[in-house]
Amino acid sequence: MTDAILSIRGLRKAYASGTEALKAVDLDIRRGEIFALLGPNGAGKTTLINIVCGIVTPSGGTVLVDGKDHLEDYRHARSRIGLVPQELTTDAFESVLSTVTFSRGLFGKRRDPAKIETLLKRLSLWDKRKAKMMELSGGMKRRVMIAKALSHEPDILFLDEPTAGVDVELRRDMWDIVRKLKSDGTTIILTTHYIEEAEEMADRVGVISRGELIAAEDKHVLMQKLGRKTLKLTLAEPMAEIPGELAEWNLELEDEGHILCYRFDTNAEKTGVPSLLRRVSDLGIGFKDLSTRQSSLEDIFVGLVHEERAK
Ligand SMILES: Nc1ncnc2c1ncn2[C@@H]1O[C@H](COP(=O)(O)OP(=O)(O)OP(=O)(O)O)[C@@H](O)[C@H]1O
Repeated sequence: MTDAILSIRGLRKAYASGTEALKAVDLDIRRGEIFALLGPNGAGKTTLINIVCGIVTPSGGTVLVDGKDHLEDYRHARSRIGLVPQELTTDAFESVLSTVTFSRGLFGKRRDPAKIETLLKRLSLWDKRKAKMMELSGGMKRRVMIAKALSHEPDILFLDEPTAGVDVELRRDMWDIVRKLKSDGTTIILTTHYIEEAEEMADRVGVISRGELIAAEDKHVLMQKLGRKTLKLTLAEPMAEIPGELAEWNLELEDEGHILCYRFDTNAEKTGVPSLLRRVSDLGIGFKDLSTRQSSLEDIFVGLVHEERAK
């Protein structure tokens, strides 16, 4: 891939316990994109992030950060990458300003109060700079975690479950922040259990299941490729069972026989919709309403992971 800021090849991890958390993962992250990594619990998402961030040692494979090996040139890798871990870890008695300033120092960067001020303002934390961490709300604490991760001016930001357990309003707030970071040119890789989050934010989506990357696609392509539509006919009269003449469409009845459902592949040359409607009309079946719904990323995700498990 051209212009990959992160290039992962054959990445493997077997923990001492024998768990094979990653099995030869290949993945390229494009400069400036938001990439959402989805997967069920224990799929290997955190392991992948932790390897790239230098916290876990891989059992095999390579990671190039802007062309440089992340182990051979680990200082370069660390300076380019920021990580917001799943758990909020901050010193309760420190002020916002000093905790973020301290983080920058950890990366060997010289003090730069103006940069920290800009960062805190961008995250709407400037007014709270003197507050102690323990005085902040959960949402503010999360912002501080992001400020810490960005304090050394990395251009790749990993967010591991950025909105786990937060309410809807806070989640939207977090999405706004992430979008703002992207528009500033930061490349963002996030893991999430909220598929809505990936649907809302990501340019591309990767699905990891049992240590294998089973899909990595442009979000819209993925949704189009694997998406199905459901046609629902709200019947004038409820139906006890589906007539044999409609058997070829594999229809289902919902809502105690009031709704007739037809699932079809949007990419098929013949969707079967016109012929179904003709047959329904020939049989004198009346309907009051008709609607179609595109399958969501969630439907696709569940389908993919389910298929993989069945193998
Ligand atoms: N330090 C460790 N030692 C042994 N096994 C581990 C260790 N860390 C993770 N694992 C195992 O590796 C597998 C992948 O775990 P990982 O935390 O990467 O998954 P995940 O996709 O991030 O899950 P979650 O969504 O629950 O955070 C799991 O089976 C997990 O139990």
